[in-house]
Amino acid sequence: MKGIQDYYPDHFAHCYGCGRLNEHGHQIKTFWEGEGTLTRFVPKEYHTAIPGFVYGGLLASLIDCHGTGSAALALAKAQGIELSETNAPRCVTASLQVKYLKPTPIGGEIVIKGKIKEVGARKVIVEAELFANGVLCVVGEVVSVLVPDNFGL
Ligand SMILES: CCCCCCCCCCCCCCCC(=O)SCCNC(=O)CCNC(=O)[C@H](O)C(C)(C)COP(=O)(O)OP(=O)(O)OC[C@H]1O[C@@H](n2cnc3c(N)ncnc32)[C@H](O)[C@@H]1OP(=O)(O)O
Repeated sequence: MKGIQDYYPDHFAHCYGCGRLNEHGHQIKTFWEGEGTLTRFVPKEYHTAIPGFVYGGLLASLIDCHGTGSAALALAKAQGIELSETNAPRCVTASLQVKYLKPTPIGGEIVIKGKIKEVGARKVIVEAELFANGVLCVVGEVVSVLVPDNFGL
């Protein structure tokens, strides 16, 4: 099954967290699940913070790209865009907030669930909950903005 990231235009598909064309990156995939969004990821042993637990920077990165992916899904839905080939809207992160509630164990699948809190013409706010073995370990909020034509200039 394709994630929203499979529909990004090629020149927007190199992100370390979610770019399908970045062979060194995490290549996460984000989908609708009911009214919410879903991303799954299995950390490797080398993603260690304290032995046995996942590095927090990786968890922030997963929430970041889950947020931009969820934002793209929400914008596509709000704007009536039928996803095909590489026509997905592309967002960048304006703000990322992360709270680590519990250490996140390595050794299983991480599930990130997203809730679309606000959708505007360009800005989307997504709340994220990150679970390991069914236990809520991290929560976050991502403000994403549709990439402006003059991005980085
Ligand atoms: C030919 C090939 C060329 C390719 C070339 C492009 C490549 C594109 C690749 C993308 C790849 C993605 C990668 C994935 C995720 C990352 O990792 S992205 C990397 C980290 N993020 C960044 O580098 C973003 C840096 N920041 C920026 O570029 C600009 O500040 C932004 C975020 C685009 C916003 O600038 P802007 O479009 O001028 O926004 P602006 O109109 O002022 O505000 C729009 C709305 O956002 C809100 N907002 C703006 N900033 C913030 C903020 N920091 N906090 C909260 N709200 C904010 C505003 O209040 C406003 O809200 P509303 O009034 O609509 O309610």
